[in-house]
Parts: sequence; C-alpha cells; structure tokens
Amino acid sequence: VKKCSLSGSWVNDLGSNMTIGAVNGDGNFEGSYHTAVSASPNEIKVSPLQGSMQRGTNQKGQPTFGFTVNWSFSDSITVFTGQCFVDNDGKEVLKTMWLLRSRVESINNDWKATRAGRNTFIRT
Ligand SMILES: CC(=O)N1C(=O)N[C@@H]2[C@H](CCCCC(=O)O)SC[C@@H]21
Repeated sequence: VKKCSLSGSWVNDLGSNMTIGAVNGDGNFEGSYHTAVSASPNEIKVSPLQGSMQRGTNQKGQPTFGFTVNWSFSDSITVFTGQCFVDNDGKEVLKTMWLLRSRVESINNDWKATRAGRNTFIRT
C-alpha cells in the first residue's frame, strides 16, 4: 500500500488550509491552520497546531493522528483526531473528527460550549 504522510499542505471542504511540518522521531509535529470559517466575531488569523501521529509498523503506511489548534483570534480551542489514508484513486486523504470548545461566561452555559464535527482534507 502507498504510504500516507501528514507533512505538507492540506485543504478541507470548508476551504480551510493547514500546513504540517516534519514529523520528528517521537511522532510529534507542528504546523499552522488558517480556518475559512469561525463561530467567533473576531477577525480570523492563522493559528498554530501541535500534534502526534502513530508510527507503529502495523499502520501499513496509513497512520492515525491527533492535533490541537490553539486559535490565535478567539478563546476557543479545537482538537482533531483521524487517520491518513490512501484512497482508491491513490490520493492521500485525512479523515477527521473534531471538537471545538468555546469559552463560555458561566458554568451554566457549559452545556452549549462544545461543537463536534467531521471533516476530510485533501492535499493542496
Ligand atoms: C475542519 C472543520 O470542520 N473546521 C474548520 O476548518 N474550521 C471550523 C472551526 C474553526 C474554529 C475557529 C475558532 C472559533 O470559531 O472559535 S474548527 C472546526 C471547523
């Protein structure tokens, strides 16, 4: 099976872009995320991400991963988790699910503070 590598530039169906740097020996990586959409009223700015991928040989070149985006323009944070696949056309695809945690004024609003979703990234 062709290998799927996380490093490089990706885009999702919302038009958000992310760039992931080299994966180090521990499987950790850093990058940046430029979201096309936001729940925050603030101006969108590029934000840093940090994450890890599994490097075990049993990944068959299609590793699982997770990363956190620490939004630089709002008090929220998003964690993504997913797997890097080579699809049936030989293209690399990141299938992810995410949780967006927004800061709320009071614990009474905690119930509405977390949004969840799925998203797919392809290489730009
Ligand atoms: C991949 C995907 O679905 N999303 C994406 O690319 N942008 C939105 C969210 C952007 C949050 C910005 C900060 C805020 O609004 O507080 S994270 C999940 C979603």
